[in-house]
Amino acid sequence: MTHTLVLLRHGESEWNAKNLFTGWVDVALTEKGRAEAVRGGELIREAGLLPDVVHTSLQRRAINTACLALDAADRHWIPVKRSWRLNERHYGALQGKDKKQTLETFGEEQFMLWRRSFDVPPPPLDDDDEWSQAGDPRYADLGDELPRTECLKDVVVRFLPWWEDEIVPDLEAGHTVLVAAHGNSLRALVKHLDQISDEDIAGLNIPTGMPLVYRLDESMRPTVPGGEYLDPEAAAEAAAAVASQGR
Ligand SMILES: O=C(O)[C@H](O)COP(=O)(O)O
Repeated sequence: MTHTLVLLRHGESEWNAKNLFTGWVDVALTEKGRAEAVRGGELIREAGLLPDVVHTSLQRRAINTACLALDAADRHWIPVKRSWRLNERHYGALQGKDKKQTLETFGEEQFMLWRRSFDVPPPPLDDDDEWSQAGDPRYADLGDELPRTECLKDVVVRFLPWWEDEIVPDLEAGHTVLVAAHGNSLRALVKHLDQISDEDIAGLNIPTGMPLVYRLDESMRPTVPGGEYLDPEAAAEAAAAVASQGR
């Protein structure tokens, strides 16, 4: 018996459209992003992959993508589980900065270290910065755990407890699980599922609004490495666009 897991990165956000590093800043979807979410839900419905439960972050671009996609699949009524552990990577002092300007200022090597290395976080964000999450009531329970910056390794560390304790039990119960999250929180999960090396994960980009389906065996290993995008051509094109951001 296989388990079915559907991953969905949120649709285009207002800051994706402006080419700004976003991280934990809680920006809205654009019209295009909303349409991508609806299309994602239609693809899920057409493939007969009706989710029984959805896991999302605490950020509106993922929450609203889940709502729009599930509505399009007529599954708007299923249970929702939310956690900060599914949030986008905290982008530290880069939050609110233009990706192209950052590349021009710091150069290709530093830009790519911050953006795609496994274990080099950007400089931390000051608590009094306008894009800080210190004092945001939704993170009040985190206390000292509230990140001020994160690398992908940090995201793996905070995502995996949610995977083990919340998502795996839902899969083992026979539920089709939708995870509506973010580019880098999904990269963290895919790294774990496909056991991608710390070096190779740099080359993996997840496009907005494109459902990615994993069938998992008893040991929660993918039966098809890398999973399967429901619209592979569009996903490949959109992933290439993510890869070239800032250029
Ligand atoms: O937080 C962001 O800026 C994006 O959601 C992900 O950005 P990246 O593809 O540059 O890591």
